[in-house]
Formats: sequence, structure tokens, C-alpha cells
Amino acid sequence: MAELKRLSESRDLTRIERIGAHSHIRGLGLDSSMEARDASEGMVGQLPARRGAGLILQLIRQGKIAGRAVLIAGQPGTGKTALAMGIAKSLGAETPFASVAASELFSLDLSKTEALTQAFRRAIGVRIKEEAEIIEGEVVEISVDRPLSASSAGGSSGAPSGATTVGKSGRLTLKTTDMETVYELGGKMIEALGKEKVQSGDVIALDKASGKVTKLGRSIGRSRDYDAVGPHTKFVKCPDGELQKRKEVVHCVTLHEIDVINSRGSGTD
Ligand SMILES: Nc1ncnc2c1ncn2[C@@H]1O[C@H](COP(=O)(O)OP(=O)(O)OP(=O)(O)O)[C@@H](O)[C@H]1O
Repeated sequence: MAELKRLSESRDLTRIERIGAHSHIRGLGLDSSMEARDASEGMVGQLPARRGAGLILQLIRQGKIAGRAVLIAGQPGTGKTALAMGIAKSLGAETPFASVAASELFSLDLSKTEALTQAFRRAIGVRIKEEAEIIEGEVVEISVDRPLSASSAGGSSGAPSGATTVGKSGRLTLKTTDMETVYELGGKMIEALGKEKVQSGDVIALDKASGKVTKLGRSIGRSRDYDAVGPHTKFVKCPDGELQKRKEVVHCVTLHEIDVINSRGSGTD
């Protein structure tokens, strides 16, 4: 029986995005000729400023502004930060955006130099390509030994969601068209499967190093199990060959996240 318990203990990195003053900004709201639409992507009005930000966006995309800075000046509350965020969002979901309020610098326990260094490192993203060990297959069954709630007593075919799963154990049966294997599950892995609402019939990928669970879709072979499925349900083939494969994956992280990972490795926690 293969072991997934170590996997469940692996360190994971969660990016938290709080709802804030700029959560409605999804881009600069420009059309294909880089003209500002009246209201688009959370942006309203400020047409010349948004068009100007569009020019900066083009320079960034063309790699002509690397290593330089842009100073946006204006009255308080007129949308300078919103424009900067609009540029970052237009560059793609993985583009980091870090903002610092001057007042924070004076109230932090950190030295000002350290706080500014952290902010810069939060704003610099790197793409890391690596070959990862992936376990990819169709879920035959998930059983949890000691379910928390009475309603799921006696084992379940789907992982429990939300509830604390620390100390839980269970088994995950995965198959490809050529083989079937039962994996031992630890508490964190059960939680990860629950978060993704994984159930039998789903085709999933597990990153062995990080413990990340990705739901690839529902198996075509199980498409007749339900009369109705949601409009976003994606049907995929049951994978073939070995369950365990090596695949190239790309991680996008900020320099600050790398610092956090490194400090956890050598830390005293
Ligand atoms: N054109 C716009 N469309 C929609 N929302 C906007 C627009 N401009 C600004 N906002 C929103 O108005 C609020 C104030 O804007 P913002 O914080 O960007 O101003 P600022 O110029 O950076 O202010 P300060 O100088 O005080 O830092 C924010 O919630 C921002 O998202």
C-alpha cells in the first residue's frame, strides 16, 4: 500500500487575498485599441489617466521599462493606487502587487529598512520550472476512518469538507486504465481533498512534494452517473499508464514567499 502520509505533512503556502478598498479593480478597463472604456473591469471614469496607464502597461509588456520606476502624482484618493493595481491585474493573475502605507512603516516592529525590503521582495515574482512527481488518476473511493460528524458516519465516498481533520486517517483508491492503487491518507491530505470537494469519479492530480490537490475534471466513464451536472463540469478521460508520473510544472512565487519557505526550513517552530 503506497504511503501518502508524508505528503500530507508537507509544507504548503497559502496566499490570502483580503477584501479591501481595491478588490473591485480587475484591470484598467481598456479596449483592444488601448482606449479606456467608461466603466469596465471595476474602473470608472479617469479616462486620460487610464489611457496613460495603458501606455505604461504596453512598455512593461514590451520589456522596455525593466528596472525603472513610474511616479504617479495626484490629490489623495484620486486613484493612484487603483491605477497601479489595474496595471498589475492586466499583466495577469500571477503578477504580484504590494502596497505599503507610510503610516504602517512607523507602527511596525520591524525596522523601516527591513519593512521596505520585504515590500520590494513581495513585489518581485519569479517563475520556477521544475519536474514534479505527480500522482494522477480517477478516484475510485475515498474512505475516512473516523469521521467527525454523525451525518458522515460509517465512511464516505467523498472527503469531508470544512471540519477539522487533524489526526484523521483514511484511504484513497485511485486508478488509471491500467492499474489501481490504495493510498493511505493523513489528516492534512483529507482536508486538502475535502477543500477541493473531491469525490469518486473525479480525475485528480496530487503533487507529491507540496501535497497540492488539483481536480482535473470528472471521468467521462462516470458521466452517466448523474442526470444533471453543472454548466462548468469538465469531463476528462481516465488517465492511462502508471499512476505516478514526472511532469514539468511551473510555480509562480514572490521572493518574499521564498524567504518565508526558507525561514520555515531553518526556523525553530
Ligand atoms: N477610476 C476608478 N474607478 C473605480 N474605483 C476607483 C477609481 N479610482 C479610484 N478608485 C477607488 O477609490 C478609492 C481611492 O483610490 P486610491 O486609494 O487608488 O487613491 P490614491 O490616489 O492612491 O489615494 P492616496 O493618495 O490617499 O493613497 C479606492 O477604493 C480605489 O479603488
